[in-house]
Amino acid sequence: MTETTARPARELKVAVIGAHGRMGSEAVRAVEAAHGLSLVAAHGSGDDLGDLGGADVAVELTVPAASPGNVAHCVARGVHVVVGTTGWDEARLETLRAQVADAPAAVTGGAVGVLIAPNFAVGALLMMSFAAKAAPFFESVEVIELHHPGKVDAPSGTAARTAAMIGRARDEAGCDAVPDATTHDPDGARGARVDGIPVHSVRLRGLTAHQEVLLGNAGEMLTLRHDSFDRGSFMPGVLAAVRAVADHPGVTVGLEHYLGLA
Ligand SMILES: NC(=O)C1=CN([C@@H]2O[C@H](COP(=O)(O)OP(=O)(O)OC[C@H]3O[C@@H](n4cnc5c(N)ncnc54)[C@H](OP(=O)(O)O)[C@@H]3O)[C@@H](O)[C@H]2O)C=CC1
Ligand SMILES: O=C(O)C1=N[C@H](C(=O)O)C[C@H](O)C1
Repeated sequence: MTETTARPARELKVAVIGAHGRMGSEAVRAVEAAHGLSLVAAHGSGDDLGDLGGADVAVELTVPAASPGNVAHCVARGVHVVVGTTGWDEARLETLRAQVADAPAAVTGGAVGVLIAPNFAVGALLMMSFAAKAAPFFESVEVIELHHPGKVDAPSGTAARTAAMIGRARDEAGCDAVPDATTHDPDGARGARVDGIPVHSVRLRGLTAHQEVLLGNAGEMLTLRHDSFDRGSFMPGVLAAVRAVADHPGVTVGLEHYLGLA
């Protein structure tokens, strides 16, 4: 019998941007502990990103104001990027697609890949997908997102994406607008409207990241709820994205596209 020795693939070199934040520090620990990955840079605010420590892949977990600049820096150097930071509206995505189209070849070979991931938790991805599937079957849909009070953006990226997915599913199915007789709301008590869907943001000490989608018909209600009780819930998704991003050239929105959940 011939004995074969499997040659280990080269370790993937990973930089974390926003490394001292709540998510970034968790991502640093996850990358350090992961088989086949090696942490080559951990950048905080004010650090010069430079050559990102020679990274193949950068994980970007900062703030909406800084994220587009950081991602552009990586793309211009052929470094793949996994982005968890929120605030990626259609205008920002358009600019990013143009930057990626003009980018040099990736340091790993082939074309650069960027993943914009509003949520890395598998349960949240499923909740969003179930909500989009259910939404055309109900007259009313509202999204309630609940987070820790240190969160700087509202509504959450997950809620905005959920509302967009629900809005698209309802448009495609020819649904009417959600019913709402409100004509007087001086304090904005009915929440924000994202793609026609009311979205409500709660900030409460003790919470991490939670979302409910309420779907109503006459005489019935379906509630879909997801809870991230700690940031460890995001790390399997972060690591899966780091390992897969080089195989997905161009800009992808939503980790579900890497996991076969789309
Ligand atoms: N996709 C997902 O599953 C998840 C996404 N998020 C998102 O990730 C982002 C980060 O969240 P969170 O970790 O809680 O936030 P934090 O405020 O804890 O961390 C943000 C970090 O980014 C740093 N920072 C700011 N600007 C820059 C810059 N230009 N370059 C490098 N670092 C910078 C900050 O440093 P300093 O404090 O020195 O300014 C801070 O350490 C948010 O947009 C959040 O919504 C969060 C959880 C899950
Ligand atoms: O800031 C957070 O904490 C989170 N941000 C992301 C969002 O805005 O959707 C993902 C998750 O909800 C946690």
